[in-house]
Amino acid sequence: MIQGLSLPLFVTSTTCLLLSFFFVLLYHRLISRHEESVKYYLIFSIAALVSGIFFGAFAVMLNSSDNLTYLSISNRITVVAAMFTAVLSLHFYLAFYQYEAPTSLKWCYGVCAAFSVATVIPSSLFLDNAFYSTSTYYTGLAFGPLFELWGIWILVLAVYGIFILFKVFLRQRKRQRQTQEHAQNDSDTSTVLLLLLANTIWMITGVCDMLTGVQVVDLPPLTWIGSFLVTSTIAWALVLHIDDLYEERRLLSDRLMYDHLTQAFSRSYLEIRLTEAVNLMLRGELKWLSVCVFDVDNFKTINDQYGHASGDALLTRITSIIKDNIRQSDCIARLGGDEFVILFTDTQDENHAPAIVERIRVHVANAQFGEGEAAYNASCSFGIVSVTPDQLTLNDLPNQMLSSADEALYSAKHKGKNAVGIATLSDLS
Ligand SMILES: Nc1nc2c(ncn2[C@@H]2O[C@H](COP(=O)(O)OP(=O)(O)OP(=O)(O)O)[C@@H](O)[C@H]2O)c(=O)[nH]1
Repeated sequence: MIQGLSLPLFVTSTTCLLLSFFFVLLYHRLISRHEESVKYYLIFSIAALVSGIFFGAFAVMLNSSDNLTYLSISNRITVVAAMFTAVLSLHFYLAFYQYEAPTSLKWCYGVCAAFSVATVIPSSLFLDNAFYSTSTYYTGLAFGPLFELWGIWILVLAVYGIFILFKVFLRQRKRQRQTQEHAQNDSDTSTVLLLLLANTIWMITGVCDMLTGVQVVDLPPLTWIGSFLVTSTIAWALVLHIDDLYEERRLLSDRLMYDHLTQAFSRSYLEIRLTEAVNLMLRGELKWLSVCVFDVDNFKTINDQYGHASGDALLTRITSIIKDNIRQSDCIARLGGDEFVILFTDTQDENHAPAIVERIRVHVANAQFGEGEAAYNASCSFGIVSVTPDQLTLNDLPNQMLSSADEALYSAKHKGKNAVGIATLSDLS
């Protein structure tokens, strides 16, 4: 008959083994596919595996009150596994929160190894091969003074873990005060607080089990509750960490894709889109492709007269005017300074893109920029070139289109600015 008390232990054991399997796969994926330095995923995976063994062995132990061999083996396994779960959690905190793993960690592993050896040798000083009624709820092996020392050792590990987490909490609180990134740090400190709470519960349940062991209190086994809480909280911290990794990637690709000031696309993204458009044309999926280069007229004077911030605002406003006048499938990118490019994909004929650009030119020229006394008008000059599939034989078409549109822009500037210059197809050959 299976002891009812052992059922949650079987469940938590299975959960931990699954967590271990899942995080080792994740670790492998993150280092091989994304080259992330995430050793702590592996440490946690081992910790979850050892925890799973601990819960499983404890469950067997609860069901072995009439079989000394099973009791002896399972009891010894719980002793070793509980100890390594504690030291691996400690190792995890040091790695995850980037604390230099001190030499004391090696000593911790060393002491755990020494106690592990002691469990293998049957000795009344540590664990005897004899029944010992721990409480009315379960039976363990008779133990000696070395076992009490082991109990104190586990407590030392637990206190050390809490100490590290407390230092991490103080460090993050200090950083939070120093930086403006409140949202990010708030979530960081709440995870550490959660870990602190779980570890404290683990320690309290551990002390309760020790008191049960020496028959001071009569309680069912409780350590597993604290231990499982710690394992689940670490798993949760790692899930949040995956969120952070994803967010970092997103910010990085945003930085590569967008111009920070105007939210137009970046030069590198334009190059990708232009090459893509040429490839589409090669496959016969585009009939016309037009590129328009433009810059703000007398931008230097505007900057000098109304200030750099006003110049920045002008660039942002012009970008949004363009966005309002082009299709989502087209693209506006900032090359740098006051120079931009609009890429029109799949226009209907050679007059289509120039007509849209003319509309944009008028829109910008009629708009008012700045505010109140400092309100002013501005204009842009544009250069356009359009190609059809016939021009695809030309070498380095994307760059040729850009330099041709650039020449058309400068001819518009020379003709008095606030104008649209058009490069003819033959200019490209
Ligand atoms: N406000 C602001 N100014 C910038 C930025 N990047 C470049 N500039 C300034 O933009 C000005 C560019 O001027 P140019 O395009 O060379 O000359 P221009 O006065 O526009 O003259 P034309 O092009 O001949 O009409 C320079 O004074 C740069 O310092 C920016 O991000 N913000």
